[in-house]
Amino acid sequence: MANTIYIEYDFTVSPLQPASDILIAELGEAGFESFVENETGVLAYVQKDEWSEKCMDFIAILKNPEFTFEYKVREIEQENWNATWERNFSPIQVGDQCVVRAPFHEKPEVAYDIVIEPKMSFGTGHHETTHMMLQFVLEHDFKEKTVLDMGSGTGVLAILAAMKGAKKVDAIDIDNWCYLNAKENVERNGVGQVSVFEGDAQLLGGTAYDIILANINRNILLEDIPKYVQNLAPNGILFVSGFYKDDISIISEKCKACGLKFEKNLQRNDWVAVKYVF
Ligand SMILES: C[S@@+](CC[C@H](N)C(=O)[O-])C[C@H]1O[C@@H](n2cnc3c(N)ncnc32)[C@H](O)[C@@H]1O
Repeated sequence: MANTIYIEYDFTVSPLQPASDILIAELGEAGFESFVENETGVLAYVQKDEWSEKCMDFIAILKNPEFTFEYKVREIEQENWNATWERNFSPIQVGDQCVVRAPFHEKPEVAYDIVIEPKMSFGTGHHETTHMMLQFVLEHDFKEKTVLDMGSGTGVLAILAAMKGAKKVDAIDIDNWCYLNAKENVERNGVGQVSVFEGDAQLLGGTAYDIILANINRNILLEDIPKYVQNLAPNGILFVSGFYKDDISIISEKCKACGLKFEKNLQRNDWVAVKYVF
């Protein structure tokens, strides 16, 4: 099978924060699929055959008068991604018990050692939203729980939930590449109680999950929270992220209309993760 061709934009931004976060959020909306943050800015990727259709408008983003953005563009084949990612990825420590790392990093002495090869999928712990969702998973009791990880990316949240004793974890992602990558990562971490599916909230039907994790984005959450809640057990917990602090009120309203109560939120830079309970 031919390798997929991606377009890589290598952005140099100033100041690094919050310009990198703004760029990632805007490019995500424009259709870019994957991002790597580095010391000078952001590498952003989009599949070549979807590029012209999805991303024609993104240049407007670069006209923000408060930041400077410069970029270089090149085509890369999927197999070259490994080189890019090995160059940019360092282990991430979450709390004192959890490290997310690549197979080529040294094994740390922690309770939860998660080995991820993200390739083109989102979810290494570098992004604020992943970091906070991992923090929530670390803080909560997952023993014998049934769990849904919606928008699972690399599968990192599902893997930690399983390591913390969940008895069944369903990980769902709409993107074929994430689906394949999460399956690989689940196998690599030996967490047999995680099943990975390709799709979205339409796949849900019947399971009453004790805990649902959904780190996606504001608009998908606003649309799909009612479907998640239909699949949440009495006394269940919903953890969501993928949006900014200014969006907490609109997400909370949607949750309230579905019978959920706001319990707490975490914040890193302007990103938040929120816990709701039934
Ligand atoms: C922000 S990433 C989160 C990945 C990972 N869970 C983490 O915390 O790092 C969002 C993921 O949601 C997936 N996604 C986007 N829309 C979706 C939808 N409607 N249903 C399921 N997954 C979706 C994307 O492919 C992407 O992998």
